[in-house]
Amino acid sequence: MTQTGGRAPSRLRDARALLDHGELPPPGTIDPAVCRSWQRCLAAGLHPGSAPAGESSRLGLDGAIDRRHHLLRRARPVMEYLHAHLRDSGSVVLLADQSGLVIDALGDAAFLERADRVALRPGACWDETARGTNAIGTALAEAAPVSVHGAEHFLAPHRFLTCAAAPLAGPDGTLLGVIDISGPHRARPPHALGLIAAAGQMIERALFEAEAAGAVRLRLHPQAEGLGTLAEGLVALSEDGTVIAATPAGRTLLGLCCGDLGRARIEPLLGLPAARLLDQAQAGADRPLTGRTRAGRPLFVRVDPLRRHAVALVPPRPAAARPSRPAPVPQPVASAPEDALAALDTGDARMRTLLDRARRVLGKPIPILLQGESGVGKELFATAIHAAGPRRDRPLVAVNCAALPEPLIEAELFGYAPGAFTGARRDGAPGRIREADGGTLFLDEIGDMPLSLQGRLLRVLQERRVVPLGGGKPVAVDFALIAASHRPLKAEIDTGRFRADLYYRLNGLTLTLPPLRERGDFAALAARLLAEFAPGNTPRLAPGLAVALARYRWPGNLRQLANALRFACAMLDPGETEIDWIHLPEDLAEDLAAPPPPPPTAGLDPAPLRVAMASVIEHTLEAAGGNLSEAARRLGISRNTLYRRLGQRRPARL
Ligand SMILES: Nc1ncnc2c1ncn2[C@@H]1O[C@H](COP(=O)(O)OP(=O)(O)OP(=O)(O)O)[C@@H](O)[C@H]1O
Repeated sequence: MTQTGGRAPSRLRDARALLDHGELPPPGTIDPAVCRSWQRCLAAGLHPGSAPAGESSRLGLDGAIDRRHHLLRRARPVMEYLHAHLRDSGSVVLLADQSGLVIDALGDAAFLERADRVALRPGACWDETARGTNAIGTALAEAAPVSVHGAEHFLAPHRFLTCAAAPLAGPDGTLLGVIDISGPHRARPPHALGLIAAAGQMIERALFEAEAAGAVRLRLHPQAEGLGTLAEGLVALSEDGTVIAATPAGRTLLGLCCGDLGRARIEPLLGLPAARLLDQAQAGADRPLTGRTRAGRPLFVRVDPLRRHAVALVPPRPAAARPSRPAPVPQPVASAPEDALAALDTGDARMRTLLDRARRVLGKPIPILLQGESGVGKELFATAIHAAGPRRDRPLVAVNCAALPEPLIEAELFGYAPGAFTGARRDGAPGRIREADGGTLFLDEIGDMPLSLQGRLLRVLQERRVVPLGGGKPVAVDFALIAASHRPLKAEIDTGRFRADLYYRLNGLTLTLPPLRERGDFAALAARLLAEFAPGNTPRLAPGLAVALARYRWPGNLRQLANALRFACAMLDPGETEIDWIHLPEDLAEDLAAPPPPPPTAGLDPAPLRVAMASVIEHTLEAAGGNLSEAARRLGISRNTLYRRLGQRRPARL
């Protein structure tokens, strides 16, 4: 990390004079990172008087937004938080991709206008070769947080700016982009570099939390007290103890480089057996373990309890009784890349993990429980599991337990003997469970099954025999079982609405499908649906609308998205190829136009940034000798804002 603030302005003036003649200042005159950047700029043939370049086309910007949709989603709440706190300093908060192309901006309207004149806005590329030394481009080139102030900018038109930026790496170590604060150099927010570095860490943690949700996750720090703070390193392990993902802090603590991810084993890095870490994850124990780095330094480790959907690591034993009649022998599934499950992979990391887990139990007697909000695609997922498995040529029998009137469920599921009840068919009915023999039984909305029937279903699942209503001999059945519910069944047990023994019979592998707002593949999903609804002449989303849709909370999930896009396709005039606001269902357009909920959004803990902000204010106040007006001036915020931050009421007179 570099800090340029302490260097005398006269030294910088002298250094600039040399630069104007194509020469570099002597070492130690200016910040080393800035000096290296000037050197790169000169080597690239730039001159301080050169005109800035690097504008992207609308199409290029849309493509970058699509590609970095996942990053945008995780970065937005942090950007909004930074913006809310720096509002009075006249700064803009920018997000750029790994090429330096700005893909999102939030800022003070007056400064945005000024910033626009130097292309500090989405669609402009700020890599060093296009715009000389600047925080975005230099942070990318240095792969470290940097601040670039006033005349440290290489090109003359940028010298009115002060900027700080931090690079953002994904959990697999890939450089994804940069977060930046830029403003007029006279209102330089102190500690901007520390703030932006903390903001960058928050985004990297949010990316990690989202992408490594199903893995065994470790939190590391050299001191036990450091666990749970922004300074801890995060590491994800596969079931065999391989390090598959890590935040930059996690990699540093373990002494790994990006290329080691997916290869390095945790045991020699931490001096702790992988099995012990996995046990700890399954037991949900909170006590930190003490490991040792390869260099022999102690490292405290807290293992996150495994999420429910990660139970596949230790699948329970299959159902006890074997069918008395030989079942059609399930064939091993060729793990063809293009199976029915692969069709559901549109690029979301969490979905990919779930699909992979589902694939591993295909053909095995392990019941699958699908959980997730309404409309996330549980039924579609169940259909794909069946179609990808060895029973694909046998029936898939779906029963919606919420849609059947209670008195009929029993007959529908278990069948009935001839004349079992008034209105019954003369020759009886086999029931849905027997219809699924040899294939897959899909019990949708199982959480809505009346308690009185849950015991009977449990018996069938244990014994794999059905006794029809009204008597008759038990009939052996063999089926793969998939159940689904939007109700969290674990919680339903606590409220007494669901039998615990049935739950444990159903959840051999629980897969919790993510809500649409948490998926990172919005653009791909939307494109796929549009292609489905308008094959041949597939429309695209207008760029502004695409961004608004991607940020929407989608309470109805994929069902709502599919309906909205189907409607929009129908609203297009012949020959029209772009879907815009006017094509949307009215209620959705109204929702989209409503102001966003206040940041930060769910899943992201703003506490570390709040602490960083409080510490910045505290230091500035101290440096200003307790003078609030002076502190506000130095912070580049209004006195009112400072009072708000301090939680004080404004005195009658200053
Ligand atoms: N991967 C997908 N790609 C495209 N469309 C999808 C996808 N998943 C779901 N959908 C759309 O969302 C609709 C709802 O999906 P589905 O019925 O599988 O959800 P669900 O989670 O079972 O909902 P509920 O809990 O309300 O029963 C589908 O009809 C389909 O239009």
